[in-house]
Amino acid sequence: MTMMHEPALFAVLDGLTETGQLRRLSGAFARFIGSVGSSSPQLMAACALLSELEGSGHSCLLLADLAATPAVLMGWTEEQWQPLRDAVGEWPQSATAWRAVLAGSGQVWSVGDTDRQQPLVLDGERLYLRRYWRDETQVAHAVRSRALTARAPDVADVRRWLDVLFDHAPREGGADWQKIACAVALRGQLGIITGGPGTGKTYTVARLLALLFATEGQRQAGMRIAMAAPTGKAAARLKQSIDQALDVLAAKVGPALPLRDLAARMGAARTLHSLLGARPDTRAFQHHAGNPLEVDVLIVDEASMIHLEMMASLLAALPPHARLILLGDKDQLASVEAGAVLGDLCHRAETGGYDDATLAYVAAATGQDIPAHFRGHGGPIAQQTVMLRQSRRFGGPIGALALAVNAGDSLQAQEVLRGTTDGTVAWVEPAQQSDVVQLALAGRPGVGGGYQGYLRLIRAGAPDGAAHDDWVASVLKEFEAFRILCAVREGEWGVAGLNEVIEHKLEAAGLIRRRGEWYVGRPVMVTRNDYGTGVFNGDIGLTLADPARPGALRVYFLEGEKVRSVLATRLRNVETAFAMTVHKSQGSEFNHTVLALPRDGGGALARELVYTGITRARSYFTLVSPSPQLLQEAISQRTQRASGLRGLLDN
Ligand SMILES: Nc1ncnc2c1ncn2[C@@H]1O[C@H](COP(=O)(O)OP(=O)(O)OP(=O)(O)O)[C@@H](O)[C@H]1O
Repeated sequence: MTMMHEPALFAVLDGLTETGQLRRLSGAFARFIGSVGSSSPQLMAACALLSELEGSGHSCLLLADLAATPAVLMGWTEEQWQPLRDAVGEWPQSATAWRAVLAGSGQVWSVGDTDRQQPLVLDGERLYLRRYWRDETQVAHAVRSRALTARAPDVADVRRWLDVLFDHAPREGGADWQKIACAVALRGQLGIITGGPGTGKTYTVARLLALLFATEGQRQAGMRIAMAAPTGKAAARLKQSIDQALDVLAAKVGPALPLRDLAARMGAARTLHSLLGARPDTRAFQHHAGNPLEVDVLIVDEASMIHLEMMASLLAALPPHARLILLGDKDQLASVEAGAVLGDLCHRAETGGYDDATLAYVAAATGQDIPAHFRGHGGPIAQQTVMLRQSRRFGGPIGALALAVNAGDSLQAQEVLRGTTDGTVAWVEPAQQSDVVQLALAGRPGVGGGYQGYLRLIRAGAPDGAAHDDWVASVLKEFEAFRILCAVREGEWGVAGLNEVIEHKLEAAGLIRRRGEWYVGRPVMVTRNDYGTGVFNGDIGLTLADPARPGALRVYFLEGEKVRSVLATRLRNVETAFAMTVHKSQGSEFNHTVLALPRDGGGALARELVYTGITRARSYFTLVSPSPQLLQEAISQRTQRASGLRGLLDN
């Protein structure tokens, strides 16, 4: 049925696509929904906006926002908003009114009514694409039932072992949260350990593994432990840190606990894609509820990067008896894809919300009293979540800056940036693009960095007698010491613009010699999983001459301490990586990190982005911004992702 308003509405949607306010997909989706049933202008507008929001990470559209502040919801000005408003005609003024309009459409399933597999789902006052609704509901159900499945460890045994494993652990804020995290994770099928960089998440989980092994694993011959992370780099780091921590523990605990047996049981850490058995050209994995993973304990690091669909797949593939331990920093940027699962799971982590049963168990199992202000009724997930609060590695100005940004205190952040005299942090403002390029070339005076170091190593070649792989590993490590991070992809402050200028300047300085797209020294980031060559989205490699084939180029990747290479011409989905997005930098750290804030961030600038950028810096951090106000604006902006997960978890 075609109605009078349609041409006007479509013309407006087309116009919004042309100005870049809407993706082409969003307009097309609205048309599609209109073509399969009634096409009220309200429904079609809601569809276009829902699709747009899902493209920017939201899992649903909140009807209350749609009714009251639609322009704010979309990040548009009132002027940008008005044409759509006019084309729709009557705009429902409350969530209830929107619900009534949408529930009356044949394309929308209202949860509770007969399900006819409609493409859209209305759950309370949230509108979803069916896929996201299904994922969100499954995640909520799976984590709740895991959190509610209590095991009954022998508390005396737990306490005895915790005292062995954490002999000199300091008490943080009145409680030793690391010990508490171990005890809490041990009593359920789910344990969530969150905390900023260096708060000891890996240190704690290594002790948790030892505790599991001590209290259960020795009886349960062949306890199968798997480790995974969203990216290959994060997985390799996790494995390395846990191996090291277990080594130290083994020496400490001695024959009382054969921890070397435990270490031997754990294979390599894998990416989530590889753990679940990703298959080319399909979103489905080899492992799912019908063919679950063969694990008893699964540890997943960098969980903030896991998007909703991946979390749903992971939970589905985990056998019911297995324990899931999630590690991550809840304050980091969420995944590019829809969902902010770790943030949602940890939304009570700051305040605790521990109930009487948890308090009693923690007291018995650790000998610790959780301070009174962490008591409450946070629901089942909160009982299995512990936030580590004291950073052991991340003190000094970088830590202070991260803390100020996280707390939304832009005055304090500016004070740290301007008042630090030891060079660990610096602020270049008002800056031009050339300032970023200068940093790329030569780093910061007195601090170093820049890309000359690894390029010089390449030029010098492998020292006589050195193994080629060792030399390549040293070049890759030198490259990993410095990075430029951007908030956006496009424009002069974006990844694309900066990479181009940096390449040009490095060539002008005689540091690289370009021969078309590929050249010796070109750093690349893989942008799509490629099962043929075994490289995955986010992997970073360096292009070097192939020692076996004169004239040929290979791209080398570091996996833990091992070097792997692929012929450059076989890599199709890669981009130059002198500059990369903050998003893609998650799970990595660089000795000197430069964060370039764009003049026009188009909504990308937010507190989580700045925090994530700062916490990528190990020793030195440089902020570059065209104006000082940008920092303040970014810090005051929070990334709020609409989702129903928090509500589902609390119910
Ligand atoms: N209770 C503790 N006592 C002594 N050292 C500790 C303790 N907790 C952590 N550390 C040390 O602090 C450093 C940081 O710990 P760890 O790597 O576990 O932190 P993390 O939270 O996993 O960091 P990231 O987010 O960077 O992965 C390590 O060197 C670790 O050995």
